[in-house]
Amino acid sequence: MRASTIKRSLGVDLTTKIKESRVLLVGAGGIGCELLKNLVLTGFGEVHIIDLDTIDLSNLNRQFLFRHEHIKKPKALVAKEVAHNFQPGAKLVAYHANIMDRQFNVGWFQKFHIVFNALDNLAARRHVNRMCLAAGVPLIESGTTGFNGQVQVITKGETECYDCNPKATPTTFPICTIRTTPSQPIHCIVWAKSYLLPQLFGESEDEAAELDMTENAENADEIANLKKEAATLKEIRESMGSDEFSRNVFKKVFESDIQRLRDLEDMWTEREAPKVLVYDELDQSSASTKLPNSSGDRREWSMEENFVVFKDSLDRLSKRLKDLQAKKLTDDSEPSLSFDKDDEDTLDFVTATANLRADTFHIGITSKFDTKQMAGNIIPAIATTNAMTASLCVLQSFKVLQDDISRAKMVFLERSGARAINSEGLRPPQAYCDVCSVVRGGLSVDPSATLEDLVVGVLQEQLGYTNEMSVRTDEGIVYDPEMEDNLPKKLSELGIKNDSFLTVVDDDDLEKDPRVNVEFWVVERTKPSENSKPVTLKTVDIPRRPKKSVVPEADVVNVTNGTAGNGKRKREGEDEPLTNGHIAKKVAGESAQNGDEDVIVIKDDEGAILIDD
Ligand SMILES: Nc1ncnc2c1ncn2[C@@H]1O[C@H](COP(=O)(O)OP(=O)(O)OP(=O)(O)O)[C@@H](O)[C@H]1O
Ligand SMILES: [Zn+2]
Repeated sequence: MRASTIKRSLGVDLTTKIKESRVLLVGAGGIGCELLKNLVLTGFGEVHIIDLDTIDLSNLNRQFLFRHEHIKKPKALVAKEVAHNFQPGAKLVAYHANIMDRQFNVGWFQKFHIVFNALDNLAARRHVNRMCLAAGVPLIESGTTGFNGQVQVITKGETECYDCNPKATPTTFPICTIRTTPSQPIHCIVWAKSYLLPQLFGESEDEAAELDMTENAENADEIANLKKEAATLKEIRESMGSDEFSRNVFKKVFESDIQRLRDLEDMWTEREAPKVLVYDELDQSSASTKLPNSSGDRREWSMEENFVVFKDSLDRLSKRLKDLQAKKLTDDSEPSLSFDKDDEDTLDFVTATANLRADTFHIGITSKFDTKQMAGNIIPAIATTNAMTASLCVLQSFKVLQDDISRAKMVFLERSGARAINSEGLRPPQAYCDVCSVVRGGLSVDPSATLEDLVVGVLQEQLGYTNEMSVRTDEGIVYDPEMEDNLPKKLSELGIKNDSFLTVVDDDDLEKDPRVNVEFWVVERTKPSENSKPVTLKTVDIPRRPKKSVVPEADVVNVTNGTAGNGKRKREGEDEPLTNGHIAKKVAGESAQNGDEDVIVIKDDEGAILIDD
């Protein structure tokens, strides 16, 4: 767009503010690419772009700044170069890095007038939210899932923050369901992807994230069994590369393990016992079966086809691992292969192995296409939703730049309602939010300062805390009345260094009017200060907590991938929200189901599959 046209439509004042602003864009994926293009074309004078990832083939359909020749290059750097051509006058700075790195500290965030989040995971979103609150920089948070999109303006002390509404934590699968009593295709897919594949090709002791490894009584036996099995699998791994390998794997997981399960007769009084698959039988019946080609991705393969794909993918993966091992140079890490939805070999392995297991347990099988959706936790990203969401971010940023937060909105994009775009006013911060309803302050510390200097010298003597309090870092509690042993330790020994965050919680009995939580960020002095105490702070006035009863409890909101994750909230006395906070995509057709249960797969922010059963 020509500068003169922008000036005419936005006015001289806003155009100048836009030109003079320095903004940060976190994430150069689906929304990020669109947003960067919008920002430079709108005339933003300085845009910093950060992304930790490199470009993948599967990004090209919607991350339009990227082309085939950019595959494997850092997203941030390519996005910067390409967008620069749109507006050579703009200053663009790219970082191929994780926004959660310490180098991006509060002081660094303070350089920006606005931060835009275009992320895909909860942890990074939460982190940026907190940094923006600490730095006092407005944040425009955005996300999409399929046809749904969301934009939220967050400003410290004026609006709700990203964490004001609790997010549901992602569900994991109990090991017993995955290992012994699968009842849906997704259970078999998780088994193939998160258990067997890492056992065969991963660093063998890996604990797969999607399996619930908590050692409670129910799980303890299962974990013991699992360990025994892992030992046997290790032996099998040793035959990798020989013709015997796929036979050994098959015989273990579909013959002997299943036979052992069948022998536990009590388990099968209420449900049908699994059936043993016999290697030699399948080997014979599949003698003339060809490997399905890519046109077969959307249909369910026959058992013979699953069998030949199982063997073939194991051969391909074995060869790759052997090659990696042969190339291994001096570094200590063991070469390994892990699941990637865009890696044909691992996807073939997971599809075929999950289907053979599904057959064993009398469960419907899934096509390679559906398996990819489920194992990759994918909800198709829609370029149009990303584009609309990115433009809504820019429109909201105008209100921020004009200091007109009262007109800024929480905006929702949706397909089901009467209107595609709906909005609601921003709410004030939740009084009980642990993230934004805290007081913040800086602590300046000598390199040799101890916890006692902080707890006694500052918190008790200076701020008047009693002994009933705790001090937490991101790693956990470092002080409470039972941890006096820590007092003589240096702060640095407790992991409290430059740019660390510390939260002080007043644990005094609620009736005594405890203080709200205080979050300090630590600035380490390069050398001890001669004139002041080892730990000093800028005095902060710490208010007392409001009485709990007056604040309505926030709803727990389901988190979906890509979305800002706030969902639309409902509070007492409100009508039904216009959109669903819980956006789910049904990815498995009825034919792929066991009985009439629906499998709902959600790509959530932690990368786990949520299942509604
Ligand atoms: N901690 C982080 N620091 C920097 N960038 C991040 C961080 N976490 C995620 N990102 C980036 O945010 C972007 C989110 O974009 P998007 O949701 O389109 O995901 P994608 O990985 O590009 O696509 P898909 O998940 O569909 O393959 C990604 O490019 C990702 O690398
Ligand atoms: Zn909050």
